[in-house]
Amino acid sequence: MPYQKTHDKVLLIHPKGATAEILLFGATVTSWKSAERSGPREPVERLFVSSKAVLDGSKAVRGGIPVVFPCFGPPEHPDHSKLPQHGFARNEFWAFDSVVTDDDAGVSVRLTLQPNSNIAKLYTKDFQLAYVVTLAEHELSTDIHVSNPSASEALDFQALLHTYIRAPANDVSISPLLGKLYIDKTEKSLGARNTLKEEKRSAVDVRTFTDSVYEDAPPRVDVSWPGGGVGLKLGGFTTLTVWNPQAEAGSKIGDMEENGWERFVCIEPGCVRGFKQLGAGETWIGQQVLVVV
Ligand SMILES: O=P(O)(O)OC[C@H]1O[C@H](O)[C@H](O)[C@@H](O)[C@@H]1O
Repeated sequence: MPYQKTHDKVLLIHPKGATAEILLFGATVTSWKSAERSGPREPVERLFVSSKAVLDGSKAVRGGIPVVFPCFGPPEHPDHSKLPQHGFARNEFWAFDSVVTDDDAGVSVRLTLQPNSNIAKLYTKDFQLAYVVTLAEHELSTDIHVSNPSASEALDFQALLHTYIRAPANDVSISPLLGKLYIDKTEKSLGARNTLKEEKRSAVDVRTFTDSVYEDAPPRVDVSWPGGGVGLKLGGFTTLTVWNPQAEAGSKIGDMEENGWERFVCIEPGCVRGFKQLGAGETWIGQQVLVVV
């Protein structure tokens, strides 16, 4: 059986040993284990989940790959005014829809989220989300599909995959971001936060508190460290956020494990500068493929 489903999660199992676990709560991928391409065949955990993460559906998961929709950060659009930080998608139970593919190359499942009575209290726009998660021997693809089922109204949204890559944070290099413009959300004043900076580093590190939203996401980003690395191939996304709170901000996060910021870097493909607008009946797809390097 290439996948197992329980009341609260879906486990994908690749014949060569890789596995992935998806909580129906938030459609949050909470584990991706894949072996190195050469050397030991033992699958290795590639995502970080805080040991203090709450996994019972009462709070967004601190780690894995939370899905952010329809706003990133505090709401700014009038349609989003009642929403919490990062919207509602990471706080809702998604439905298991179907198995998309199941062959030697990989196993793929589809989860969906539609308006419900919970969401309607906070958000009245019509929308449909589908999330397709595909596990291959050395890759994990996570594709978010946003559809606007309305016959007449446009849908304005932001979307982002908040990917917590398990990595020795103080040793990572992230590239290629040289020359890209970014917003630095660690700046104290609003003026400084709203001023674009130019990335001067060919290899970006997160040794200090980092919360940078790059415009113009590259088609591939590599996170490497001595002895390891993960690549991200991106399609459809326009921005790339790099986040590591370090002790400065991490020590204030209630569900962060002790010194947890030393064990991950968040690489977050998204569409979070301004709003993406979908016309009536349109669909947008954002694709992330995590690759063992
Ligand atoms: O604590 P959360 O709501 O999960 O947000 C965690 C972080 O998410 C993103 O990376 C944002 O850029 C950060 O500003 C934010 O602090």
